Amino acid sequence: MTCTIASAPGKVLVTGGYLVLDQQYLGLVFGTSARFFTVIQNGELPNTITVRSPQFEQATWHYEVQSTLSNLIIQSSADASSNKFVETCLRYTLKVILEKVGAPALDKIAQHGLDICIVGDNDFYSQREELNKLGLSVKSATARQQLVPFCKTHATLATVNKTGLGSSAALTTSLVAALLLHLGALTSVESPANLALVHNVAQFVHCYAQGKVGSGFDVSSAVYGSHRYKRFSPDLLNHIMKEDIDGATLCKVLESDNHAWDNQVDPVALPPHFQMILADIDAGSHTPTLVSKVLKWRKEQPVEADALWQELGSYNDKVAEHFRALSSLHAQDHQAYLETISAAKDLPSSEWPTVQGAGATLEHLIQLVADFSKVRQLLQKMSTLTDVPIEPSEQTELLDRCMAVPGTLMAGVPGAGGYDAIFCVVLSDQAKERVQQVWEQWEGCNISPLLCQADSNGVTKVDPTSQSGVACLNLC
Ligand SMILES: Nc1ncnc2c1ncn2[C@@H]1O[C@H](COP(=O)(O)OP(=O)(O)OP(=O)(O)O)[C@@H](O)[C@H]1O
Ligand SMILES: C[C@@](O)(CCOP(=O)(O)O)CC(=O)O
Repeated sequence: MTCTIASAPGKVLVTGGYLVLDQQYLGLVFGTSARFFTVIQNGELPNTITVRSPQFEQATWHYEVQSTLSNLIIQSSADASSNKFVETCLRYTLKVILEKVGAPALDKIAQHGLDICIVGDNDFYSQREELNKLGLSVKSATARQQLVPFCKTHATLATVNKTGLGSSAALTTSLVAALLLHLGALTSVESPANLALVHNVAQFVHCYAQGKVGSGFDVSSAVYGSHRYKRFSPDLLNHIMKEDIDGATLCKVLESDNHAWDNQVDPVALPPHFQMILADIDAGSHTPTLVSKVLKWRKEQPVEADALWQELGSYNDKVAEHFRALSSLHAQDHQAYLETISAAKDLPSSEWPTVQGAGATLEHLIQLVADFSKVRQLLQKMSTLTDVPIEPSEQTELLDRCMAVPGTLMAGVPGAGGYDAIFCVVLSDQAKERVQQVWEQWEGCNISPLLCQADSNGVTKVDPTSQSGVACLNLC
């Protein structure tokens, strides 16, 4: 039996929300240990692709494929629901495959069809229904640990509550990679050229399905994991987002050697002994509304906006520079680095300046706290000026409370902000537990801790006999 599995991570945009929409500013994005998996096997009906998402209700979709040497028609059946991201993935990735490998690549589909199964880590969805069903508290991290992997959401994809980890980008990237691998357009996703092809196709599909060209940081981190991200020129995709785009033109733009792709990926990781923790907030915000209001204000107040964007951009850069410097300090002298972390992890950051015999590591920790606090002040200013709740006052109170916990370095709202989620960066397991206690006891809003961590790995081909391969095959 031929079976292909590809996997891609979720994302947390730590700095660069809104600014990263401009090529001039960089985003700092971390991949997560929470991942999507796409499993492709032979199907049962010739010329038919069946896609299933077993965690959801009404989540089986059928597509009939008609291919000629030069064209490919994908017809979706009248299923109980449709799935724009899946359908767009199939339509355009198969067009690229037909162009690159030729019709024989599609013989597999002609003979047996394809059976595709998609699963996403529990952290992509709020899981409130399953936790309630099991009589477990949504506020406790230990309760979430009791959920079986890829558990049922008791919802449809239209009604499920998502946690902001970028399910559509991780799904798109894992499905694009799995199709390219399964149908012979790629044999691995390790080389820069192969990653670039997966990236370019996934960006196109994601933008097309979304109906607009966004910054693409979410697809970029699903492909490359944690990095500093500079977006691609939107014009690259704007002119090919047409339903009847021909395969040759599409392939020419999306090829890995097309130098018009001007996105930049500069890998970065959390410095050693830093841990990122995340929580889902029950309230939720509609990101497209936040973005359109902020951009409208920026157009109306260009001078004030540019000054704010530049100042915020410079503090965002400083945060990334501290991360890099701290990782180098660890590489140079891990003993001195560890001693500083040990001294800092039991004190609130406000007391770090009192630590005796301070070296470069402590200087960077103190400055990181100061510079990230400036980032938050500027986001609060952006909230006031635009009248958009990017870091709403309720979140400010909660984040300040997290910052008071000994060993906490950063507490902020990821991405577009609002009432969706928060993240903290801490220096020890004890700090993590104490922050989670603050969340559990918080009365302002319902906070549900996620289990995933920052993880720098991007898209991967998964061995079906590995632990995660077997876990998804059991479900599919
Ligand atoms: N497990 C899944 N199986 C199939 N499709 C999925 C799955 N999870 C997400 N999707 C697709 O992604 C869409 C959600 O995309 P949308 O852009 O609304 O969310 P998002 O911005 O990625 O959300 P979040 O960042 O909160 O995860 C769904 O409607 C569906 O098309
Ligand atoms: C506001 C924005 O810069 C980030 C949105 O991030 P998130 O989906 O809230 O994690 C939009 C974008 O970059 O596409």
